[in-house]
Amino acid sequence: MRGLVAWLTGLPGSGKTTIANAAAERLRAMGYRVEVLDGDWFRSHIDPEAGYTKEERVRHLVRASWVARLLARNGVIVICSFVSPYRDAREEVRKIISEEADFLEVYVKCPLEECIRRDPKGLYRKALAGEIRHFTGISDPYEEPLSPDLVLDTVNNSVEENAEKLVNLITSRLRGSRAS
Ligand SMILES: Nc1ncnc2c1ncn2[C@@H]1O[C@H](COP(=O)(O)OS(=O)(=O)O)[C@@H](OP(=O)(O)O)[C@H]1O
Ligand SMILES: Nc1ncnc2c1ncn2[C@@H]1O[C@H](COP(=O)(O)OP(=O)(O)O)[C@@H](O)[C@H]1O
Repeated sequence: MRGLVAWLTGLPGSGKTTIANAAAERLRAMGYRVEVLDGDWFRSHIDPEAGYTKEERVRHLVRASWVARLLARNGVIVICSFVSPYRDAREEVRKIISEEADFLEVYVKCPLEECIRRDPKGLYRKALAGEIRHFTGISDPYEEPLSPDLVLDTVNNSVEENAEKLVNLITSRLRGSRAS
């Protein structure tokens, strides 16, 4: 069975990791093989030298795409959660993965003010104090997806509602590609 990659993009604190884990849990309970590739995890275990300039982020995301592609071509459902702030880098990611697996771009949407309010890792506070350079949303850009496969609004919908939407899209896409 050909697998699939759901690529979650959004501001730090928008809810990518939380939704990825909740969706993965649901899919595993349904019997699917699932991996979550999260930016923080990937940076600490696979790409520890990666920084946050555009060039470094693109290199890091290309590496992550190849790992996702290898897993997906072996039938695994891969949920990737990376800030992935640049449109052209996300297009490159899509190109790499689509050669061997289905690809879904998922925009985890949350206004910057709410991300700053949540600030789950205290990084916005530091970035606003000028202590972190190239911080997405504060001193670095975030380019919203123009035509994502799915938008998950994390202000108006709960974690569980968004996880369910993501699971429904993934399973319907898998059914569609098996039928074709
Ligand atoms: N400068 C800067 N900009 C953005 N994010 C930063 C930065 N420094 C550290 N962090 C923390 O690292 C997480 C982003 O890693 P990613 O690999 O997802 O980023 S990227 O896709 O390469 O842009 C991101 O994690 P999430 O909050 O889970 O998105 C941040 O907590
Ligand atoms: N509807 C929601 N969806 C996702 N996260 C939410 C939602 N409402 C509140 N949160 C909270 O927002 C924070 C998002 O953090 P995280 O998932 O690490 O985001 P990201 O991976 O995008 O940086 C968590 O503390 C989570 O509990």
